[in-house]
Amino acid sequence: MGQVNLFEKHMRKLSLFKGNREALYPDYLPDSLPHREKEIDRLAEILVTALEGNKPSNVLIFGKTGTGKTAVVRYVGRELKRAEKVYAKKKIEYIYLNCETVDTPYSILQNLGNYFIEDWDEKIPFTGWPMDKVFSTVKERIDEWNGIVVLVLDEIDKLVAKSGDDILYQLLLLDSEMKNSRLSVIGISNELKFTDLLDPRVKSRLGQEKLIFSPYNAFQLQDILSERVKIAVKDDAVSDEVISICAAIAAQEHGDARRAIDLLRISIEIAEREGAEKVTDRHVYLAKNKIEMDCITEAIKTLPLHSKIVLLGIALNEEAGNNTLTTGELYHIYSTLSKRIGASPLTQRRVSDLISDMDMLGLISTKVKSFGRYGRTKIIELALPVQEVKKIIFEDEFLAELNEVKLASQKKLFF
Ligand SMILES: Nc1ncnc2c1ncn2[C@@H]1O[C@H](COP(=O)(O)OP(=O)(O)OP(=O)(O)O)[C@@H](O)[C@H]1O
Repeated sequence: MGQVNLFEKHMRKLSLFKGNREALYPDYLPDSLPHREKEIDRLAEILVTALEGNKPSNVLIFGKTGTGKTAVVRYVGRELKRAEKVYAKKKIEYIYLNCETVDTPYSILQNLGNYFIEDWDEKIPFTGWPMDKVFSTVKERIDEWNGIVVLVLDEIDKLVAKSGDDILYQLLLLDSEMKNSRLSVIGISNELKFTDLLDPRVKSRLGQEKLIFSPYNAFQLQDILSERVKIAVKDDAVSDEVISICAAIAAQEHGDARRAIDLLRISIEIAEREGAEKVTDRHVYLAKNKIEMDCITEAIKTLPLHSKIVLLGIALNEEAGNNTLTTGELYHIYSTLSKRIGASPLTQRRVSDLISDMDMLGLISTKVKSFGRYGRTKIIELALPVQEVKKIIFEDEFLAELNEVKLASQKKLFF
């Protein structure tokens, strides 16, 4: 027998994807966006002004996550740049910034300005300049360039929540103070209500045009998935039935196209790993489970320390084989564990809040159960298997020393 290479067992026996696996990743921008024709057309109608050499109206786009806001804006931007070559009376720059990463007034202006500064020595540094110097440099450079700038601020609500609306006011001012160039802003937000946080003048000037994207229904998601499947997956590997299950699941969960696409891709990957020739509904349910588990794992990792201690208390109780746990007992376990790592325990009331928060996040479930004349008590259970939960909790260096702690059936802690 020849020596088996480490990678051989991991090699896919059968790939269900055609060459273009990227078509099932969220960043892929397809050539058409089914069920967003109206929104695309409306945005093009607004932005055509840029081709005529004038400033388009500012636009605010609202819609829940995965409703195609970013995809539509990127799509229209791509088309605008194509049209620029043929029709534009002035130069056009279409700039996309995501305010989740570019999240301060300084960095917005710095990123914007540096598009118009070619010489590396003259670029605006990441930090250090006074704001008025950044503002005047950006204004000067864009004005010298002499064209129309369309600035997309994705997740603009996060920017405003973090830094207020001053930067939006500055961008509007920048536009009004330039002589040769113009600047339009397209803001994208998941939150309809974020404009309540804006100064009325900023609000009315920024929201000259508003577009609202509604969630997709199951039929629309089917069309979106079918298009992607044609590009990315081998013929017959994914049936219409599988597509409709993925679409139905994602439609139930807020009509999110990203969720539908992820679900389908993970189903295909699971089928591939099994060596299956086709994706079946079983693969879709396994994928659904995997995504839910991954979400829970991620949520546990990012919990504050004291919530993790409470969660560990619940895990130890389950591990000891106890099938009930009252909030009072849990508080006792929690306090002991906290003291053990040198943290002062929170009040019982705060801990009750932490338990409710974790219940809401779906990390635990709490049920009130009646025990006849013994009264009622709360049963607290984990959403993931105990060992999984413990593994994630002990990744936290502050809690690693509790690794050996066990709970006896009488809910007494043993170290
Ligand atoms: N109509 C559509 N046709 C094809 N793909 C789509 C369509 N709508 C959305 N998608 C795809 O779904 C994924 C999510 O879409 P997108 O990022 O545009 O959503 P979003 O509304 O900007 O969400 P978020 O607010 O979370 O950023 C992307 O991969 C996108 O290409």
